[in-house]
Amino acid sequence: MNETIYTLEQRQDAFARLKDIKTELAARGWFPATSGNLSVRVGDFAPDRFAFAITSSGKDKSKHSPEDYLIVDGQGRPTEPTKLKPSAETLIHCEIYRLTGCGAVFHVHTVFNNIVSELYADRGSVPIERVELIKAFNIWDEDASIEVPVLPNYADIPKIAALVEGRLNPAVPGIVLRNHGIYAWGANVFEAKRHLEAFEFLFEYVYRWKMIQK
Ligand SMILES: CSCCC(=O)C(=O)COP(=O)(O)O
Ligand SMILES: [Zn+2]
Repeated sequence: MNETIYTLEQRQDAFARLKDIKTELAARGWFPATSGNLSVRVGDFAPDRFAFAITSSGKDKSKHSPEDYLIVDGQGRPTEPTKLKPSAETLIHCEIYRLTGCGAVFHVHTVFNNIVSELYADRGSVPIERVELIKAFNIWDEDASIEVPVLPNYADIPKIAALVEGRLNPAVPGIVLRNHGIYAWGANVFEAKRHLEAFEFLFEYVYRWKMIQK
């Protein structure tokens, strides 16, 4: 990126919003063992030209430090000279922004998202049927059903990122990596958080419902 496409104020605002959401999600225990990463877009969006603030790699997300966030471009490269490393999973965020034009992407590892991804790995998606909270995704049909894509958890992140375009369903703002965690996104922090909370509720429902069917 040759030219900065965000202002200093937008940069600081994005870092502040990441700090707030990180604090909230950490309080739920959604970042065990330094897992998880969060990003918020800064400035305008075009599929070939955008930037976002993202968590630095390997940090304890329940703590705060001046080294928690940096800005990267649409290819995941830092836009400013820095010794910080962006999240190891930055390229997945890049693909989600490029394909959806969204404003925020949140990734967490939880026991329920891991278990349901494993339960439905062979199917390739987690089915969720007739639960009211599907409406959190702005799907208002009575008795709606959705399928949340499950992608393989390759060690090679670019290999996962390359699969995102073929699996992402624009009506369903989330993808799950098998036995790894969920990426949920939205137009802004408020919507991405609502989507993430809905997925986690629904995954717990799917798991518990399956257990009582046995
Ligand atoms: C210790 S969890 C393994 C890496 C991971 O899946 C994750 O979400 C955190 O990686 P990051 O580089 O964003 O800290
Ligand atoms: Zn992860």
